[in-house]
Amino acid sequence: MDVEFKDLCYTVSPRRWSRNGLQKRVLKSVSGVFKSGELSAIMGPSGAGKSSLLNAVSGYRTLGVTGTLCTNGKPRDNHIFHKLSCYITQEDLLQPLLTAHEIMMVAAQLKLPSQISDARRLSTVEEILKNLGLFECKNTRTEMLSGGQKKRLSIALELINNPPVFFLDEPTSGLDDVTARQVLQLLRTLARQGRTIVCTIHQPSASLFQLFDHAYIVSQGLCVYQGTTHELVPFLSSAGFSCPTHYNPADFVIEVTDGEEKNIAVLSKAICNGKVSWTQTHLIPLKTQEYEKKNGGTTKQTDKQSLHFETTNIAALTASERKVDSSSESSLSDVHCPVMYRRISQVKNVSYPTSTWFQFWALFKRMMLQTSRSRVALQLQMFHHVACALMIGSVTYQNASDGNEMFKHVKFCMSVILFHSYTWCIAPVLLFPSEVKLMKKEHFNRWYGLNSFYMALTLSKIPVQVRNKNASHKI
Ligand SMILES: Nc1ncnc2c1ncn2[C@@H]1O[C@H](COP(=O)(O)OP(=O)(O)OP(=O)(O)O)[C@@H](O)[C@H]1O
Repeated sequence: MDVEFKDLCYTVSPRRWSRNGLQKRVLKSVSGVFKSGELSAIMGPSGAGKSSLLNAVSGYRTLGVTGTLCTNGKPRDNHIFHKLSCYITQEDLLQPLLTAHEIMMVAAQLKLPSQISDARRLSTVEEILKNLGLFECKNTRTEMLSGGQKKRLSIALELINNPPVFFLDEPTSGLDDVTARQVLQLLRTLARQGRTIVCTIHQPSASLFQLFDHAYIVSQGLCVYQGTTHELVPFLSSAGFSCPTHYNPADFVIEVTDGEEKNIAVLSKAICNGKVSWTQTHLIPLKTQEYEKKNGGTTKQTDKQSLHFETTNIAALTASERKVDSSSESSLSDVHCPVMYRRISQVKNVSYPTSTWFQFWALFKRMMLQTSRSRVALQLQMFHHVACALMIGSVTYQNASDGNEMFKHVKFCMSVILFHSYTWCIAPVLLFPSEVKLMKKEHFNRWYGLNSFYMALTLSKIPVQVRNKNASHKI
């Protein structure tokens, strides 16, 4: 699935209480295309708008975003696109206290249709773990995994339902060069199988940069290059910026564009702010094998003369140049129309692969398993209840032994009721911030709805509350 965007703007509105009431334009009418079968990098200096672009194109951020978004040349239906894409955050948001195999099985329960048998789920999970080199550590708890393993596990979780489009925010951040290379090679393999893989990357080394097929470079919210990675140097030369020999082109382009408004304007104009793409040939995304078969076993090296500045307007590409669309989108109109973004929480008709009750049950089991393994949290809660019981007990000790002292009875009852209702209500509220990032990612990737999550979160705390209350009552 090719993902195209045209005249994409992202504006940040000032907070109501902010003294600086100016709007900030983070993305300034940029256009571009990420093709299937390619590993694409969104690069640029710090604060250039890489994450904002990724979030806007993926739909992870919708507020303040305007422009046209298309998939396979047709206006994008956000409901359908949501089903076909996934977003992997920079942080490795993995459920703590569970093993790699356990979280994969929960993901398989939530992401695969409920009709699928457990045996089939198990075989899918094991196959993915084997393919991603995680089978040996399948019984290791997620917090014990190495950085590279965590990143591969994050990818493995989303691979379960095999979406054709992957968006990854800085997948190599915090990884050493060798591990980063392994992760990018894995993404490249996934792209070669026909997927569209888009990731932001800050400043890759020359060897990592070569692993990408396509680069989209932004600076100060403008597109300064779009095209194949190995054509970046010729493009820069054509615009008057000669990259020294043996210099990393990725470093060079960032040096040229970092804060240099004049250079940014020249490059952005040369690439029409992303409306054109600098390529060797019409790079038609194909699986490696097919591509290599067609080119006699090796990747075809096009000679210098065939290089040309492809001035095709992305929005005007003919339908034949694009891959055949999936049946689900065939009903959409061919007319390009502005996408009306909506907040994800406002999208009413999001459908999930499983029913609300099925989601609730899978999440409830996962949370119960985590609770039972979280000994420190259990001990802390127990301590809290015992300490409160002692405090209330000492304040009211031998008060109101006489039945005439009704107010003292009332005070005691009120303090006990308040303590119980407060601890009962506050547990999910206190826990929510720690869970919210993970929940946001899983909810965005259509694992489950918010109702089932909140129900499971609240009900999974009951056994602990009851146990602690029994203990404090005894005291
Ligand atoms: N919600 C927001 N409110 C205010 N400013 C924002 C918001 N989102 C993004 N920005 C600003 O937009 C600019 C681009 O941010 P973005 O996170 O996209 O940059 P980046 O290229 O990913 O940077 P880095 O590589 O350092 O992560 C920054 O100056 C940032 O401060």
